Amino acid sequence: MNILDKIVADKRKEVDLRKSLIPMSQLEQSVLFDRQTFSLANKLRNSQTGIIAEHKRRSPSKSVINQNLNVFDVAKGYEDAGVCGMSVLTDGKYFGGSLDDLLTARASCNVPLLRKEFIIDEYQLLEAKAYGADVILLIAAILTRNEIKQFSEFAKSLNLDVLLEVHNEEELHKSIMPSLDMLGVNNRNLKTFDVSLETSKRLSTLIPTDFVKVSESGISNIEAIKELQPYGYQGFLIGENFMKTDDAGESAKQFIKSLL
Ligand SMILES: O=C(O)c1ccccc1NCC(=O)[C@H](O)[C@H](O)COP(=O)(O)O
Repeated sequence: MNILDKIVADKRKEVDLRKSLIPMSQLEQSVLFDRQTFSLANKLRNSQTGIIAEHKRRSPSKSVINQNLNVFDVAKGYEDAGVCGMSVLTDGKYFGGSLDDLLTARASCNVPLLRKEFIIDEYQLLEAKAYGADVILLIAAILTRNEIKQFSEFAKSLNLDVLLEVHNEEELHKSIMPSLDMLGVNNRNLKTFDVSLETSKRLSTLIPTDFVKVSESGISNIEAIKELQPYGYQGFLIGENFMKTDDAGESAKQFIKSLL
C-alpha cells in the first residue's frame, strides 16, 4: 500500500469516529457557520504575488519541519506579510495538525483560510465551515469524478471556495467541472514524494482559463515563481520554505517584498 492509500484508509476510520462523536447538526450550530467567507480565488485574481502560505509542522516526506512555532503567531505573521491566503493542515497523524489549528488561525487573522485535508466525506466540509475555513481542498488522486462533483457542489452551497488538486493529465481530465474555483497542480507526487516544477508547466496549457491556476509544493525561491508566472499561475502554495525558519511570517514578508 502506498502512503496516500494508507493516509486515506486511516482518514476513513478517523472520520467515522468523528461523525459518531459530533453530529452534523452540532457543527451547523457553530457560531462560525453563518459568517461571511472570504474568497481566495478573488484575492489571487487581483494579486501581483499570489502567495498562499502554509502552516505545516511535519510531513510524510520530510518528517519534522518545525514543532516550535505557534499557529496564532504564524497566522498573524502571514497576514502582516501580505499573503493572499493561509493553508492550515488539519491532519493529525501525518502532519501534526488539527481542527484547533484552523480555529486558532481564524481567531488570529482575516485572510482566506484553506482547510488542507484529505477530504473523503461531506462531513469534513461541515467541519471546515464550523472551524472557520473559507476554502477546501479536493485531491483528484483520492476521489472519483462523482465525488468531486458532489463535494464541490456541497462546498459551494456552504459558500466555500474549492481548490481542486491534480498531479497528472488523467486526474485533470476527470476533474474539470464548473463547481471548482481554482485548479492546483501539485509538483509533489504524493505516492513517491518526487518534486518537479515541470509538472506545473506541463499541465498549465490543459487548464481552462476560467479557473485560477495554483502551483503547489517544492517552491523555495523567487526564481521558481518567476519561472511559473508566464505559464499563467496566479497562486503559489508554499509550506516548508517558510515553516523551516524561526519566524515563518517574517520569512513570508521578505519573500513577498522581493517579488514586488
Ligand atoms: O508534504 C508532503 O510530504 C505530503 C505527503 C503526502 C501528501 C501530501 C503532502 N503535502 C501536502 C502539500 O500539498 C504541501 O504541504 C503543500 O503543497 C506545501 O508544500 P511545500 O511547500 O513543499 O512544503
